[in-house]
Amino acid sequence: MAKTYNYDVLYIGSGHGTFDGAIPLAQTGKKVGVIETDMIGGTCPNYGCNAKIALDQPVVLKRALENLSSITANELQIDWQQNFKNKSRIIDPLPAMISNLLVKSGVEIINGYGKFIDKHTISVNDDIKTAEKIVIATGLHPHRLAVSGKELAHDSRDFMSLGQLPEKIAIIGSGYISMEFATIANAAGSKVTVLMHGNRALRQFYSPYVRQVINDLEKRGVSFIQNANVSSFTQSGQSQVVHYANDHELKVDYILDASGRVPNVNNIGLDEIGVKYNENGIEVNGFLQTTVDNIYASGDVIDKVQPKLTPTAIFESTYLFNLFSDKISSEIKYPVIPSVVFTSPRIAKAGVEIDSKQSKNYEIQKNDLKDDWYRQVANDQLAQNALVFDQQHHLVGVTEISEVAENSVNTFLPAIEFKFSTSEINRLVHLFPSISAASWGQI
Ligand SMILES: Cc1cc2nc3c(=O)[nH]c(=O)nc-3n(C[C@H](O)[C@H](O)[C@H](O)COP(=O)(O)OP(=O)(O)OC[C@H]3O[C@@H](n4cnc5c(N)ncnc54)[C@H](O)[C@@H]3O)c2cc1C
Ligand SMILES: NC(=O)c1ccc[n+]([C@@H]2O[C@H](COP(=O)([O-])OP(=O)(O)OC[C@H]3O[C@@H](n4cnc5c(N)ncnc54)[C@H](O)[C@@H]3O)[C@@H](O)[C@H]2O)c1
Repeated sequence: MAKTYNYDVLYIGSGHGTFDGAIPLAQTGKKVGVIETDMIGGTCPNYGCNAKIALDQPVVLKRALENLSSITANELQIDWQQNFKNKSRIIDPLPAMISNLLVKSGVEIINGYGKFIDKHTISVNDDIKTAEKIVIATGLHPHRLAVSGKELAHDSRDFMSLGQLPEKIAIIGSGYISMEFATIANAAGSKVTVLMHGNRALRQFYSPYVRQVINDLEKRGVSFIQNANVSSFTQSGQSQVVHYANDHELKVDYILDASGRVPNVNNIGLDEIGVKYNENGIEVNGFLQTTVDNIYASGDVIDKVQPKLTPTAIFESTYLFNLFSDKISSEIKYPVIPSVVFTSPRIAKAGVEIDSKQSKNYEIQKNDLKDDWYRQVANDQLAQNALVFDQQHHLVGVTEISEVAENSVNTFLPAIEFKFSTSEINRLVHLFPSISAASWGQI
């Protein structure tokens, strides 16, 4: 007789790596459980994408007004307390909203920390839960610099809980979080210093565009210290001191450690049951199956080449839903996954990169978008893109720097993913005037 379990599928973690798939799966009648030790919905809604973009909104407005300063009056000031309250108004209801969606679909939420006992059994606090299949979707946690005084530093989640904006902020690292938070804090009136690990910020993006973002932030008063080699943090009265580069000191009111994020693979019993992982995450095959056959992984916790972003996590959890409900039986085939850094201007990209090996034999078309009449309406000061075409003139990649780069790049995704021909592109009619019409005018 077949063994019976509490659940058909049990997920550890409740972020996008889980809920986008767990909801439709439960709706098919499967018995689904979700274990969560912290906030329902995980990083993105609560202390990642959504929370950050809410805090960023007045920065967008400030830049838009600045670009039109010749026809508007007065500089826009950001009231941080109100900005924080507005973010809370939008974000605080999300865990209840997502819980409601889960429960209404028939998912059972189990609050607590999940740890494997064997390949079908998880302990949650003092309880035991069994499942035929288990999905590990535990995400990442902030990396903390291993220096003396490290407890004086904060992470991005702490920053987004600040009701008062510190006057002087030191940000360690120059990746996504550093550059986005430097943009927001600078626009809201903080004196920001970015302490770089090497000499390249935002390694994931086209360096001439990154250089322009840095130049712009420098003009606005953000300082960048290359090869900072941070050695310790100390307390000095009400302030903290960052010690770096052989005896240099920087006195600030807040230290944000943005030195990366690491997979949540420890203390969940993976070694005991034989699930293999490494410093980049859990090893999976083309079915997102781990080295133990009934255990899968989804979202940021996977060791993968795709960017660890929300759209990737959604695609994976949806793939697992389709696999578990027998709608598909093939390996996961990732689509083009776009990415964007929400600086001001933004840098967004999708598909083949301009400076990649793959683009060597391709045609690269660089456009100065400022010259486009529609972009002149907003008077964007930094607006350029680079389109990559293959030998058949299919668009295979795009990178853009502009205030609206995320929307512009989104509009190109169907052409890249489905390899639209020139005649197919010519059949498309866009709303006019609109940014997407302006973007497609370049092809
Ligand atoms: C500051 C910041 C800004 C970001 N901005 C963007 C953006 O603009 N766009 C974008 O696409 N991506 C962004 N990201 C990345 C995005 O948030 C992640 O890619 C996404 O949340 C991954 O979802 P996930 O489900 O894999 O992991 P998570 O959302 O991190 O969910 C994992 C969950 O597992 C829980 N958990 C861990 N261990 C256990 C355990 N043992 N038992 C029970 N529960 C456990 C955690 O509490 C967490 O809730 C941002 C990230 C950060 C930190
Ligand atoms: N817009 C978005 O989509 C967005 C925004 C924020 C975060 N995220 C996601 O979250 C992840 C984490 O973001 P992040 O900014 O923490 O990581 P990151 O990998 O983008 O940047 C980490 C930075 O820390 C530096 N660093 C590494 N080791 C260091 C050390 N020992 N000392 C000093 N600096 C060091 C790196 O050089 C790099 O500049 C991203 O990779 C991305 O997946 C996405």
